[in-house]
Formats: sequence, structure tokens, C-alpha cells
Amino acid sequence: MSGELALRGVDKRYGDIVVLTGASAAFEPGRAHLLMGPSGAGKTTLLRLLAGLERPDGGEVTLPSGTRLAMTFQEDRLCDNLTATANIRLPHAHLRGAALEAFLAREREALGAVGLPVDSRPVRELSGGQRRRVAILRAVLADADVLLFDEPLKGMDEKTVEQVMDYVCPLIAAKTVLWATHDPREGRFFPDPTLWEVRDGGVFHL
Ligand SMILES: Nc1ncnc2c1ncn2[C@@H]1O[C@H](COP(=O)(O)OP(=O)(O)OP(=O)(O)O)[C@@H](O)[C@H]1O
Repeated sequence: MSGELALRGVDKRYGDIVVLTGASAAFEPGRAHLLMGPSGAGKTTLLRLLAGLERPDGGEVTLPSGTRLAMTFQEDRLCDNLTATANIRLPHAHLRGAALEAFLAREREALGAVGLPVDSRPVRELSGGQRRRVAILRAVLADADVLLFDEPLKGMDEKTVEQVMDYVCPLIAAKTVLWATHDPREGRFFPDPTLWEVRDGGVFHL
């Protein structure tokens, strides 16, 4: 793949609100990058720019060509009327036959590993913490090269966090991960994370 996951001189405003001004950063592939910074500083905006969900007002956002992206959102973005398994399977609608069977087995194993039952309830009937786990599994099982996580563990109790990350860490250890968080201790989930701070319109490598 050519090109890098980077911002070059990026400006981003929402009306009168200036979020980024001339922000530049390059994120090394195959590594986890923790995005810290005060509330409202622009971590979500940065992830949305990298995902192509927002366009910069100035400068450029680049991705390696052919990058497959997956993202979790603070508000989960699940399909409320579908089950957990159907939500996780959404990026795999093309699978058939043996490949589908193999994915379904992997999905069942994943749900069990993070303490979720395989059941017929739509996700609207799940708790906030259960829904969050479904969203995380959908992203990590999506076969992406770059994973963008927006405060994925927010609101989860410590025991559930450990259970979820025991399963998730080996799956994403070699991927390019951007992980927005307010808790620097979450760096322990990654082999050699880099730390970034989004503040005052910039994105700074700490
Ligand atoms: N769609 C939007 N329209 C208008 N303003 C927005 C929009 N999205 C974000 N903002 C504003 O941009 C700024 C950055 O928001 P952003 O959500 O990126 O911050 P954040 O660092 O992720 O915050 P938090 O840690 O609270 O999640 C905030 O002032 C926010 O109010």
C-alpha cells in the first residue's frame, strides 16, 4: 500500500467553532495510537476526518491506498431492530457457504468471549454496555486494516473491560489503531502505543 495515514495542515471548523487549525500528524502503520485531549478538543472530529465522514476546510487527509477502515462511535450506531449477530455480520453480507459458516462460528466464539449471549433479542433490548460490546466486535471482526475507536470502553465496568480486551487485543495487535480515550492507562492494551494530544487546534505527538 502506498501513502500514509496522515493529516497535513488540516483546518476544520463547524460554523464559528474552530476545531483544527493547520494540524499535521502521521500515524505509523501496524501500531496503536492513543488520542488524548480535553473534552471538545476535537478527537472525534479527527477520527471522522480520517474516516472520510468529514471533509477538511483546508489541508489534506491521506490514507494508504486500498485501506479498509472500521470504526466504533460513541453512540454505537447499531441497527436497533437486528440481533447482535446480525449487526456484527453486516460488513460480511457477501459471505456464502463454508466461508459464512466459518464466520458464524467465529462470531459465536467472539460473543461468548466478551460475555454476550447468542440470542434472538434485537439490540434495542440490550444494556448500554452490551451494545457497546456488539459495536466493538463488529469493528474488530470486520477485517479492516485501520481501526478507529472513539472512547470504546467508556462506561464499562473494570471486569468487563478486562474480559473484552483479553479477546480484542490479540486481534488488533498488528493493526493500525487510533484509540480516543480520556484514560491513559488504556495504553496497557497495546504493545508499543504512541500517545497524541488533540488540543488548541493541533494534534501533538507526546
Ligand atoms: N456536527 C457538529 N456541528 C457543530 N459543532 C460540532 C459538530 N461536531 C463537533 N462539533 C464541535 O467541535 C468541537 C470538537 O468536538 P469533538 O466531538 O471532536 O471533541 P472531542 O475531543 O471528541 O470531545 P469528547 O472528549 O467530549 O468526546 C466541539 O466544540 C464540538 O461542540
